[in-house]
Amino acid sequence: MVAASFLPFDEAVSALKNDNVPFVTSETIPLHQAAQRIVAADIIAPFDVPSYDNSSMDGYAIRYEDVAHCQHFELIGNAFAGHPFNGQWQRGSCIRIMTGAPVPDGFDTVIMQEQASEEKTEQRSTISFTSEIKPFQNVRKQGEDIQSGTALFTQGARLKATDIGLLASIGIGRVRVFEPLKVAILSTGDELCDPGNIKGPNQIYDTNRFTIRAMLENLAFEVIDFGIVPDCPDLLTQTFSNALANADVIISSGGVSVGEADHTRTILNELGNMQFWKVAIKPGKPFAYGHFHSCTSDGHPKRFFGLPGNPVSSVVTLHQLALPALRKLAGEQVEAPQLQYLPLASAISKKPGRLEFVRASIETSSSGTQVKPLQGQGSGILSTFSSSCGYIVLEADGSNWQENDLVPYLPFDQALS
Ligand SMILES: Nc1nc2c(c(=O)[nH]1)N[C@H]1C(S)=C(S)[C@@H](COP(=O)(O)OP(=O)(O)OC[C@H]3O[C@@H](n4cnc5c(N)ncnc54)[C@H](O)[C@@H]3O)O[C@H]1N2
Ligand code: MOO
Repeated sequence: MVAASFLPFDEAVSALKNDNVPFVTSETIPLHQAAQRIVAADIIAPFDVPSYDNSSMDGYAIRYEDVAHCQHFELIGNAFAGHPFNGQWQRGSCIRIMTGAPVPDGFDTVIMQEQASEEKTEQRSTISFTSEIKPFQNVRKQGEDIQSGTALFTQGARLKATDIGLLASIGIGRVRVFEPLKVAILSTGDELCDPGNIKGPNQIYDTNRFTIRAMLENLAFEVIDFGIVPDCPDLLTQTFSNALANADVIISSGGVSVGEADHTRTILNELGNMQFWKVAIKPGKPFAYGHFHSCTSDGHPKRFFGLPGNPVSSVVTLHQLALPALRKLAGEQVEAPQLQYLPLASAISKKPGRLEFVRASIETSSSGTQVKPLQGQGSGILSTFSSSCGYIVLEADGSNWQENDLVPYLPFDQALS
């Protein structure tokens, strides 16, 4: 059994969700800088896209009603993308048309040129068609992509790369988005050395700050890096105070457990209040969350997320606990993650008590798709993250799962990409 002082994972998630409201104000930025940013005001399509019927093939535009009466269509003009045909036409006329060109008024069907043959005399050209013609084929209808008045994005949506193109298609050059949340990061520990330097015999390289920074920057947070802070209470207090002067949130890693050099929680209790400490998950149980006395300009207490020092524990707690809260602070409407249910590729067991996040890969064979727990699940083994693509999520109370049992699987998202 897990000690009563451990918060169940779901309760920690709800507490973080309920406690965090958007902190940030909005700004208007050029469209090309808006990928991964959060929309601050609904975006409504001002017109249809496409805004006129146009051809999806290089070929010939006709009127479908003429097909029943006409074997040879008279070629009377051309329509190019950007250069419509505006001439007169009559029954049996056809227009040479290029992909993207407006389908002339009155015309409704396009035949690709590979299904057409041309007969030319000095006076005229006629076109006959070699395949069955379906009404309205090869015409991209006005509004088939976006209809005027549609809410394309509502406040709180995160813009993907393809969304940027969609906004371009309605002529938007600047977008109102929330300002990035300012997040200070720091690593604690006398043993840590920054990569790029020669480490001492009893040192290890600081990996956590680099993973944390990359995950935050993948989601367009503004990261302010306060580096490595030794296990010294005065230096930690000074660094936290500097970070609070510059950021809305502090994320530290290390020093949240029960060791004699674990000062982070003591300092949080001096500069603010612990909201909760210790969650019934593996890895990551000593995760800590708190409020500082220092407030944002709107009077919200600045937030503290204390990640455990073990490299995998810091990733899992950032990903599963801190990030949903940070996204909400940044103005995003956050959806609960969608679990998939997949058969296990090999049996797995654990001690009951903590919900476990097991790094896993997907295996597909002739007998189907299975999810495979990877060897090397220790909380210091970062390399399994590189070969995994999601977590198997093992419920707290369970202990044994057999091959082919259906288990919940959570694919990694853009934070871990
Ligand atoms: N007596 C107990 N000891 C521990 C417990 C416990 O319940 N009772 N919990 C263990 C668990 S679980 C975890 S997780 C760790 C978390 O401890 P801390 O958050 O205090 O982290 P540290 O002690 O500072 O470091 C733990 C481990 O991780 C390495 N580390 C720290 N920072 C980094 C970094 N930036 N980059 C790479 N590696 C880092 C550090 O060297 C340690 O090996 O506590 C257990 N102990
Ligand atoms: O919770 Mo610790 O993160 O199991 O290694």
